[in-house]
Amino acid sequence: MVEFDDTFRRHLHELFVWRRDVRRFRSDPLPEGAIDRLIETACLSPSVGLSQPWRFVVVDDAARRRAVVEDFRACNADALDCYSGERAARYATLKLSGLEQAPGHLAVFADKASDIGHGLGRATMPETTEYSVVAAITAMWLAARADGIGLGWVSILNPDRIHAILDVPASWKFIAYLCVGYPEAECDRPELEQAKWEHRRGADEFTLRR
Ligand SMILES: Cc1cc2c(cc1C)N(C[C@H](O)[C@H](O)[C@H](O)COP(=O)(O)O)c1[nH]c(=O)[nH]c(=O)c1N2
Repeated sequence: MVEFDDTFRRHLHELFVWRRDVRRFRSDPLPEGAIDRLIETACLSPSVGLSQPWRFVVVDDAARRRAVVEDFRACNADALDCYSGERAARYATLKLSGLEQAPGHLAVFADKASDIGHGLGRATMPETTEYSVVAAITAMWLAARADGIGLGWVSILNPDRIHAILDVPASWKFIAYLCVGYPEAECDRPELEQAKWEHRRGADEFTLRR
């Protein structure tokens, strides 16, 4: 039996407050095994029917990493074209990935064909496979912050292209591309808030009572 005391709860709350999406990384490498340990923690996450549908690809190959950076640049240029005026000008100033600086690249997929879990919980909601993978990424994000490691989620990518670059099985659905490394700075506010793109709103705005 494990009990969590008030001190732990306070620290846990601080972990939620100080977890950040990190786009600016220091160049020093991660300790040996750091990404593997984060993956092990992620595997403790809840998953529909205990299906553990997460699939991780540690991307070390320089040519593949370069191809991902090129895909990001193309997708980000397309994204910029969707805005106009002042919004476009502001979008152009945002730093939306740390792909070129991060020592670690980690792609995360959901295996849509796995039999693990025997389909429990997925019959009416097959998308629970992807939800399970996102739950694992969130756990990894927090565990990384507790280790002083920053994690940045990059979704400004073409999933088909990432699939081809990483040469993974057809049944794997692309969920996330994560940059991993030591952050240049710590902050308790989202970078998009600091850049005046958007601000964090309180729970009241998102809660209905019936
Ligand atoms: C599914 C998904 C996808 C993305 C993100 C997050 C999530 C959950 N975020 C990070 C996002 O901008 C960030 O979480 C919010 O701005 C809030 O900041 P903190 O995470 O609290 O620092 C993100 N950030 C970024 O710079 N480039 C990106 O492509 C993405 N994509």
